Amino acid sequence: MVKLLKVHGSENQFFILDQTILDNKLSDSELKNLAINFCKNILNGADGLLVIDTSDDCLGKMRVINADGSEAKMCGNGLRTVSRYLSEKYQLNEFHVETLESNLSVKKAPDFYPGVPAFSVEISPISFKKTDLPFSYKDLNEMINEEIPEFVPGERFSAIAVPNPHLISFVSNIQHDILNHLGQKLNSANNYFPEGVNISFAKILDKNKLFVQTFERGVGFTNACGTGMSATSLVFALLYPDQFDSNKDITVYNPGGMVKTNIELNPIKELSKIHLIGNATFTHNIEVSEEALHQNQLDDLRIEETGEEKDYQAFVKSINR
Ligand SMILES: N[C@H](CCC[C@H](N)C(=O)O)C(=O)O
Repeated sequence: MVKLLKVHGSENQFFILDQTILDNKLSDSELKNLAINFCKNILNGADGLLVIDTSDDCLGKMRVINADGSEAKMCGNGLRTVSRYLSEKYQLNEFHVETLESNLSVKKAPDFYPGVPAFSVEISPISFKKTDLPFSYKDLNEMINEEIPEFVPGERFSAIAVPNPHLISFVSNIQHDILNHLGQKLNSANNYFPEGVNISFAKILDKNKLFVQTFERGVGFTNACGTGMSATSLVFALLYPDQFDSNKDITVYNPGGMVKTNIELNPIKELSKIHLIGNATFTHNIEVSEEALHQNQLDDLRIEETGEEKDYQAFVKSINR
């Protein structure tokens, strides 16, 4: 039998599959089909499948498969849960995790609340270049606080890759219908973002205090998007210096709860440092035969709750959003 986990970071929910405990690793197409099946049909679904594998240089490797089966370069909320999994598996609290574009430093952070373990993860690399998003809009090589009427008349947008693609707009009110319409439009074929884009609308609540709602590529609305909140925090620090205290973390509220980000600006903006700090909650232990995984047969799972969700919900009650 194979053990999997259902986990979340700020209620951005995932299944974790550790390929290194299998007799025969799943192929890319098996992983894609399994991600679609798990995320649609098991335990009220999830936003993606996080696949752990061996790494030559790091304690482990993380791959990210969205609910629609598309693969992403990075997942901030997911990396916190993968870091906890590896930390407990190897009894280490500080190490690196290999992701598609870089080896990221991660470390255990103080619990966010009794029973709510937390991790701090590096979000990197950072690029604003159109070739790295990718995007194409008129003759822009970078899109930073630009008015783009074709997206939403009267709003300004910034595009940043961390390294998955993000489009960010600071708005006075987050209107879900507008965000949904833009999300569908920019993730459809032949448009401004050929590989799609995660879109975040952000409200500035106070100095170093944001609320972020993201429409995720390959998923749709999620309770939180770690790379989205991280990218938004960097753009916030760049665009609103009078509202950003560089000596303190930024508190980022989201529909699933709250995380912290730490931004270290650099005169060369791509060399700025982003750390995402937040919960890594394991909600369910799942057991299934390896054969069933290869066959994508998920109708005979042994599932038990870990009991951690009640602690996370107590944490959510304790934060005044
Ligand atoms: N949907 C994203 C991947 C998951 C990112 C998000 N869940 C996070 O926590 O960063 C993309 O296609 O780039």
